[in-house]
Amino acid sequence: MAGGGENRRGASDTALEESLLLSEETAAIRSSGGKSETRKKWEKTYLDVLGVCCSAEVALVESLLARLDGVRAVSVVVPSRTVIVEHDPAAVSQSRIVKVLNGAGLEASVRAYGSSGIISRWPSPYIVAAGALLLASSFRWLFPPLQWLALVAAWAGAPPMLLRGFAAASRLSLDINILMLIAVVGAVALKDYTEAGLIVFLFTGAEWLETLACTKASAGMSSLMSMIPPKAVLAETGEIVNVRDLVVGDVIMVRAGEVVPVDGVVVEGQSEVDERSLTGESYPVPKQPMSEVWAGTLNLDGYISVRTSALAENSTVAKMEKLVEEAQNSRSKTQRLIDSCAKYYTPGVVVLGAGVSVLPLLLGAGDPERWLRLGLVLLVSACPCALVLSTPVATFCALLTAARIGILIKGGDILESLGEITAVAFDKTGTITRGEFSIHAFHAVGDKVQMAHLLYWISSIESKSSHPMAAALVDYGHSKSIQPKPENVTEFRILPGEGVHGVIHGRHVYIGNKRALARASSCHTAPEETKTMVGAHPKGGASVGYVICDGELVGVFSLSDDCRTGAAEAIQELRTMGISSVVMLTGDSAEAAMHAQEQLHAGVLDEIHSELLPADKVRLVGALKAKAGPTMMVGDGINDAPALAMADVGVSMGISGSAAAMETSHATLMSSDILRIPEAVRLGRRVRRTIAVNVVVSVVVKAAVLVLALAWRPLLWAAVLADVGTCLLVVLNSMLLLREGSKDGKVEACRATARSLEMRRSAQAQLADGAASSTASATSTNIESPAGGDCHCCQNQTSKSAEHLVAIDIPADDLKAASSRAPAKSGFTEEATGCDDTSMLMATSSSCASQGCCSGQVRT
Ligand SMILES: Nc1ncnc2c1ncn2[C@@H]1O[C@H](COP(=O)(O)OP(=O)(O)OP(=O)(O)O)[C@@H](O)[C@H]1O
Ligand SMILES: [Mg+2]
Ligand SMILES: [Zn+2]
Repeated sequence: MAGGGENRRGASDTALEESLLLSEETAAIRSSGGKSETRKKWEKTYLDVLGVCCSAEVALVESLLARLDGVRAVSVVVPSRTVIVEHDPAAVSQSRIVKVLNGAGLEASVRAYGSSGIISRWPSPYIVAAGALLLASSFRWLFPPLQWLALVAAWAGAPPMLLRGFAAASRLSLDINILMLIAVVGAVALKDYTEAGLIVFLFTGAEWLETLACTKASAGMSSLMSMIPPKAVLAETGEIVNVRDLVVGDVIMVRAGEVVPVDGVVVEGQSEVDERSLTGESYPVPKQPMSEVWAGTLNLDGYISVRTSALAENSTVAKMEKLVEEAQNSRSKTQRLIDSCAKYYTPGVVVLGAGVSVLPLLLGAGDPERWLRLGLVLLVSACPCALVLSTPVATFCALLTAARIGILIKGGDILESLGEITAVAFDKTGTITRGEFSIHAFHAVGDKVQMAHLLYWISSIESKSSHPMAAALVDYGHSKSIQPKPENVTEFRILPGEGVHGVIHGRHVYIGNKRALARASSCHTAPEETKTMVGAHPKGGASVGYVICDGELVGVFSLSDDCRTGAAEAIQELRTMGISSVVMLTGDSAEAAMHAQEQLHAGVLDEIHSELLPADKVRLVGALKAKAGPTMMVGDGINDAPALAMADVGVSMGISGSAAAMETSHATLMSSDILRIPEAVRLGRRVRRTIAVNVVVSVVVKAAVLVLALAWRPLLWAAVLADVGTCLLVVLNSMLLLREGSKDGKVEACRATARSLEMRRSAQAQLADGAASSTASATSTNIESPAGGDCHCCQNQTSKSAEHLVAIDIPADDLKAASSRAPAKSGFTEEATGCDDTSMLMATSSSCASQGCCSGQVRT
């Protein structure tokens, strides 16, 4: 077996093995060849458990499974009736788990790999029998003995309730099944057999309907969970292996139509990949050698071989799954409140019910039957089922919708906070702008250092940095045939808000902005000569960088990047949604910040703060919170991480953004589509509305039944119907959240264009990248976008010589004035103007019209 295969057994590569050991047990299994090692191998089993209705059953499921040896963790997702068990299959098998759950009447079954969940679409025989018998008994006016059939109906439908009730009672807990059973017994005692049958039928029937309604939610969840194929094919040997047994560095093959099984980098071949499962956007993304691919994405055409860059359980999609699971288990503020109320409500009403039916009997008050009925109605109404479900089902559905459109939200709480947002702060580089810099000028200062040396130092040091500017500088080096040697760099340090430092061949080199210049050299302002060197670029708004070697300024360069497609529309949309302040916080220069604002004139920012250190961003987010209320911060860099944590909702951009930002943020945009930001806020608002409606409905209906019972007649069946009916209503109302929000046609058209442009741009950049690194002779490193923007049909980012406002904090009025002076152009018309521009960006030969950007067609 060749290299990759040996690695996989891991015996030879101890360093690799060590790093893997850190990350989980599977490494242990691999190093042992999967045999002799006695360490446990945890596996996750997904079960459909139809009997999970209220949160009352959650505790039951947990206590049943916790008793089993070899079960490490249990999580119950009520809305989709899913139980996720992490267990050691050697100690406790799947079938044993199922048996234990079914012993308590929970109707559990293992979800088949890749199945859409919930299996039984048909009502159980118990329900059918109860229904049929009840129907037959309604003919008792023809033949009176038929009334006994109602009693038989109650008897026939009760077994599942009995099992569950018994399981709950044996844990000394009171659940809805017990309450309903008491009501049935009461009805029988009152000789009202129809009522008894009706209670059983309504209760079990409604539960079934609820399950049916949950099928959709459940399907959404499992589609998220089972995107990854279980097997992978090693490229060199063609051997089929378990995805779990792959190690970092293995090369696997992915053929057309297959799903990529692990995160990695393409080493060979070309194809287009649909990343919809991660980003929520379905369109082909071109891949060639050096491109990153992610597990769970679909290889549309062409053959690629991929060098894995993460273990299966550490892949982005696995992390995503984990987050979604955790999010479903985390409780939101509203839910905690409701749960704590329900804790007192149920026993309270049960005691009241018992009192109402027994006390009048003891005191000899008139009509004991009426009191008994009233007590039973109270008992049945004691189930706060609908109220308890009102929040988790809504957040569950919303989380799924969010995940589907490429927004990963780390909990129900955050979803609710999203709906409260009144202020938004954007980072500039990599958030509002693309983070793909192009270098306008690069000069050596003085004659001490040769250009080639300078470039070699810079690209070696910068290849250790993940800053967007670093990538541009490394590319620039490549274009001048300079190969970076990061291994020669020592004492590498990131200076937040300033730049980077490294020692190469004994020389201390600083690369960064004027702060770095001031720190590293004796000059506190840039010498005049450098100003003429980097000059004023015709496009304006460039950032200037300095290279300082051993305390002396040796190089100066200028670079800039452009706003993302859709950034202006996103800001505009936030405004129309009533977000009171939208601000920009950037570590970059004031000129660069103004350059971004000029491109954004359709979406005016209230404030622009530039040249900020990470701590300044935190301070400003704090100030915004105090001034404008709940604040959202959107950012991508390490320098944004503290501010993201400080904000009420911190949103990190993209899977390619910095890991620190993703870690500290409360939500992550899987794609770089900034238009998802207003969408997320809208979703948050919808969730809040849905929850409010759910709570009101469940409280009002219960209250109405009680009032009716007190004022008029205590109808048992009406109480049961109200209980299960509201549960159903709450579920159905929440399911509306599974639909994506109503789409604004214009925004969608724009997004469609943005997608195709963005995609071609990155394809082009990657091609240029690949070319530069493989031949080291390409002349262009960055693809300049024509006319400072994109296809004019959906973008109005034409470059213009706008006024230079270089104050650090610019009052909103000035900005608005500035933008109103800029020629106004309607957002996105359907004219074909300027479409030729796009053709420059196209990696493939497809014509502009086929992109649908000018004809207004939306690609889906
Ligand atoms: N690796 C680097 N190489 C060169 N200059 C750098 C590097 N990192 C940072 N700088 C300089 O420091 C400045 C501040 O960087 P910082 O990361 O705080 O903000 P930014 O990424 O430019 O902007 P934003 O905060 O909007 O994302 C940059 O504008 C740049 O001039
Ligand atoms: Mg940034
Ligand atoms: Zn209930």
